Amino acid sequence: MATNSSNGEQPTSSKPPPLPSPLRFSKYFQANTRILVTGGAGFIGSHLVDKLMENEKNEVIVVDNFFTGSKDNLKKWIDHPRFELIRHDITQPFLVEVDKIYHLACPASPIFYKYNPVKTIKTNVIGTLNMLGLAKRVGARILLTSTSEVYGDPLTHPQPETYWGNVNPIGVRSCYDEGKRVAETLMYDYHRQHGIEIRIARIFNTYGPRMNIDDGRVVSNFIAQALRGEPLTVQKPGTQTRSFCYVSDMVDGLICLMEGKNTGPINIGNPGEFTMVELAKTVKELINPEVEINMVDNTPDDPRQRKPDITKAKELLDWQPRVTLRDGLPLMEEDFRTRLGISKR
Ligand SMILES: NC(=O)c1ccc[n+]([C@@H]2O[C@H](COP(=O)([O-])OP(=O)(O)OC[C@H]3O[C@@H](n4cnc5c(N)ncnc54)[C@H](O)[C@@H]3O)[C@@H](O)[C@H]2O)c1
Ligand SMILES: O=C(O)[C@H]1O[C@H](OP(=O)(O)OP(=O)(O)OC[C@H]2O[C@@H](n3ccc(=O)[nH]c3=O)[C@H](O)[C@@H]2O)[C@H](O)[C@@H](O)[C@@H]1O
Repeated sequence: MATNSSNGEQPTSSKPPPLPSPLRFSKYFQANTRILVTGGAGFIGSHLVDKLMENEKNEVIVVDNFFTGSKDNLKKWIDHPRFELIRHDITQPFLVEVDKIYHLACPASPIFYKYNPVKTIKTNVIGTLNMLGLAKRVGARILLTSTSEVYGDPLTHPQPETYWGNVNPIGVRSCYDEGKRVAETLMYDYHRQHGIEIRIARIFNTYGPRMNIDDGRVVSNFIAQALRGEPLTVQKPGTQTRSFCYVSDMVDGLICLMEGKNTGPINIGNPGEFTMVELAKTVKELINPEVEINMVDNTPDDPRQRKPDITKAKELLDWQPRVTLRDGLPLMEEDFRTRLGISKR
């Protein structure tokens, strides 16, 4: 399959990363690993926090402006001695002594990122600059959660990391997909110019418990609709495809990337590919066979196909997803039933 770059490897930096505080090397300094998670009150971020908190050597600091995230997602950690939650908007500078930064803050559902596109692009560009500035100042390693949307409406299928994408620079999705492309550029420029240790994950559609019920993304929409007995809204033509990754697999992939030696970008996703009609039929079969499936209008620039090539993740991170869509949907159904107060008949 044709790709735009010869081997996909980007020139990396030979500069040593900036040094953290001299105290970190002191014999009597007993501190834990301090980890900042931006956007940690959101869907993926809160699951990542749960996993990081399992390690007693980790201290986790979350910054979030609660635009799409919620304190509820982190309620079990409030008042825990190794946990701090800070309300902060990352488009403003933020200074803190940390060793690692998982940089997730950004609305991810198309409905929310299109709601205030100027704010979305500021979050991606100024927010990422602020986090890179912090990484440079304190010598932290930083991981960016980029997206498969950097491939736009892909002309290569499945998408390897070497594919440069087919993105509309002035469309209604550009605040997000072009924003993430600039964020990736900034990561590499800080790496080459200042020696910052970077990691870039290109995440493909992820689903699971704690997604906002009215998040607007397809899996949460279909599950909420099926439980409420409303028709499933398949946006036309319905033949467009996505590949859905369960959130626990995603979190494992992100941690493998952060802890490994590879800068990325690396695709993290589940290659199981479904059309939206197939997804609707599966949700109907598993959750509510009575429900109707309605075809409704789509939004502009909707990518027609998307499936990750995860060869790199398998080889370099020894990671691959384990949870199939049929196993993951019932886990999400259970969470949605609890939150909607709809018990199983
Ligand atoms: N879920 C997916 O399928 C998917 C796919 C590709 C990439 N990603 C990326 O993963 C990350 C997390 O996605 P998610 O699905 O958990 O979304 P989410 O909307 O649930 O979480 C995003 C979090 O960032 C916070 N946030 C947004 N703007 C902020 C700002 N300016 N300052 C501080 N906090 C801010 C929100 O309040 C929220 O808690 C995002 O960067 C997204 O682009 C997600
Ligand atoms: O994984 C990614 O890279 C990106 O995926 C998503 O983008 P998208 O795939 O468009 O997500 P959805 O809004 O869930 O839409 C998926 C498909 O379902 C369709 N859809 C959506 C909602 C709905 O009710 N019905 C429906 O058929 C859409 O037309 C689209 O074809 C979000 O932009 C980001 O979370 C993420 O960065």
